[in-house]
Amino acid sequence: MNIALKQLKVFVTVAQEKTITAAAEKLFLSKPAVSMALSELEKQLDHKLFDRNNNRLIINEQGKRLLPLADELLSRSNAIENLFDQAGPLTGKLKVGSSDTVGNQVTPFLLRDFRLESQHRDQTLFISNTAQICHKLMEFELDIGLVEGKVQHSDLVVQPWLCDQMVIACHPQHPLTKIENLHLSDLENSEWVLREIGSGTREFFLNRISPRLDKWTTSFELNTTEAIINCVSADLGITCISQRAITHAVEEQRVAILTLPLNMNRQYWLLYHQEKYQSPLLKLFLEFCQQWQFD
Ligand SMILES: O=S([O-])[O-]
Repeated sequence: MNIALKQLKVFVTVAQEKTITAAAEKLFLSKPAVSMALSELEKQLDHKLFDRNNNRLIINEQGKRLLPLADELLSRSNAIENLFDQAGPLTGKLKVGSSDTVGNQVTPFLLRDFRLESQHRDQTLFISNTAQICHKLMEFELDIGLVEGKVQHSDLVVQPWLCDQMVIACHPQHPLTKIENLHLSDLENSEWVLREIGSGTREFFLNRISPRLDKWTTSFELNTTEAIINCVSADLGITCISQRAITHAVEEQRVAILTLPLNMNRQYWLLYHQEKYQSPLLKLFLEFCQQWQFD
């Protein structure tokens, strides 16, 4: 049997993209070339790797067994290709995924410090919500996730990371700002600006705040933190958000923070696939993240 790296690359890309057309576009190959590479591989292994559903290819159990191994071989071959290109001893690309608050407020500083310490510079940062980051880790599109939503997935290693402080924020002239000794009951009948499904910030509100209110409504649902802040500043509703993310808007007096007698701590999480090949670069980055302090 003679399995080529190109076939493995095609296999991994089809697993991630789910159609031959999308995989062909990503790989700059023709559709017949992708189909042929894949069916050759399936023939050589004597197993189908995908369930076909119309044009969609959904990875099956055999494919799932192959995926971590194929990812490892491609990562090792990438390290060989870059062996003499990079300044330090660390080779390869580091693909980091972060949820919105972490990715905008924390990860850039983490990467800055990692670059300074390791001299490694070939990193990408993909920012989306927690659910999307998990999805991409499951498909081996990312090496590591740093997220704000609690994750439970048997294939992912989930470790507590940094701490965050959540706050409730509103327009500076909102009637709630006039109440002294505010209590949660004062927030009955309030209108909320929330993040989309899959977001850790939304989940915090739904787990920790909304169950303690009898009546509340969603005034707006948006998928970025900055848009949430602007909606609150436009007086479209109140929100529950990370203090890190809203500090600049508080300083600019576009929003105000409501102080409530509530525990608003939350945890960030570090995630990786349990079967992910840990190159020397990834090992070093994981250790770096685990001991890094954000000041
Ligand atoms: O981006 S979040 O809130 O998971």
